[in-house]
Amino acid sequence: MNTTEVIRAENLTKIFKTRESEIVALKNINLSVKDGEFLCIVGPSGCGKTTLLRIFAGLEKQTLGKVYLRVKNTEKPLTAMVFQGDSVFPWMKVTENVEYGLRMRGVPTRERREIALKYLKLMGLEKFAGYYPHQLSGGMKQRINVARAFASDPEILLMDEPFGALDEQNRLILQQELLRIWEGSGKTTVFITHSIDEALLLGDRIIVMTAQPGRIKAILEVGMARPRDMLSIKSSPPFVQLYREIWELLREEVLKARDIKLKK
Ligand SMILES: Nc1ncnc2c1ncn2[C@@H]1O[C@H](COP(=O)(O)OP(=O)(O)OP(=O)(O)O)[C@@H](O)[C@H]1O
Repeated sequence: MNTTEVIRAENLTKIFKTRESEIVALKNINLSVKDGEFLCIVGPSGCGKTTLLRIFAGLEKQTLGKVYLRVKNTEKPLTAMVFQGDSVFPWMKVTENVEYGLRMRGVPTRERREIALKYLKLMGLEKFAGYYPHQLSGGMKQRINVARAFASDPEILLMDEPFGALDEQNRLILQQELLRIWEGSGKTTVFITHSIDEALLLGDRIIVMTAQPGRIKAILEVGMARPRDMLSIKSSPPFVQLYREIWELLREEVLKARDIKLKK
C-alpha cells in the first residue's frame, strides 16, 4: 500500500454458498481509495455494492483476495457505517444516539456531549437533542445517523445508500449538509448510491459496477470544483457529459441485472 492509500482491495472475490447454489457476488475487484477521498459506487441492484462495503467494515470476509485498511490512529475506530433507513436506537434520546460510539470508547460524559452537540448543530438538530427518535421524521432520523458516524470520528466513513429512503427534497438538503460537514472533516468516504446525480454531486471519483458477478466496469474522475451544489452543477457541461457517460455504462448493466432476476 502506498502512503496516499487508505483502502486497497486486490483481486477481491466473494462467493456466497447457499444450500442450492453458489452466488458469485464480487469478482476480482481491484481498487484503492485515497486519503481524504470521497468515492462513490454505483451499480445495478444485486451487483455486490453492500457486500463490498461490508467487507471493508470487517462485517463480511472475502472468499479470495486481499483487503488492506490503513490504521493511522489506533485510538479512533477504523470505520463507521451509515445504512439506508433509520438505524437509530429508539430507546435512546437523540444526543445519546449520537454519543453512542464515543460512550463505547469510554470518552468522558462532558466531552462526548460537546462532540455530539457540535454534530447535532451541524445537522440542524440541536433543538431536538432531548427528543426520542419516534418524535422525529425519517429525514431527521437519518441526520442522527450521519451525526453519529461523524461524532465517532472514524478513519473511514462507509455509507450504504444513506438517503435512499428519503423524499427528493429531504435528500437534497441532506446531501448538501453531508457535503458541508465532510468538507470540513477531510474524511475518507465510500458512498453507495443508485443516483447518478448524487454520485456526481458528492464524489471525487465514481466506480461503475457490472451486473452480478460484480466487477469494476469503469472508474471516472469527477473533477468538478468544490464546494458544489446541485443547482449550479446540474446545468454545467461536465455534469451533463459525465451523467450521460455513466448512464450509458450503467444502462447495459441494469438491463443485464433485470434478465438475471427474471431467470431466477
Ligand atoms: N448473506 C448472503 N447469503 C447469500 N447471498 C447473499 C448474501 N448477501 C448478499 N447475497 C447475494 O449477493 C449478491 C450481492 O448482494 P448485495 O446486497 O451486496 O448487492 P447490492 O449491489 O448492494 O444490491 P442493492 O443495490 O439491491 O442493495 C446478491 O445476489 C445477494 O442476493
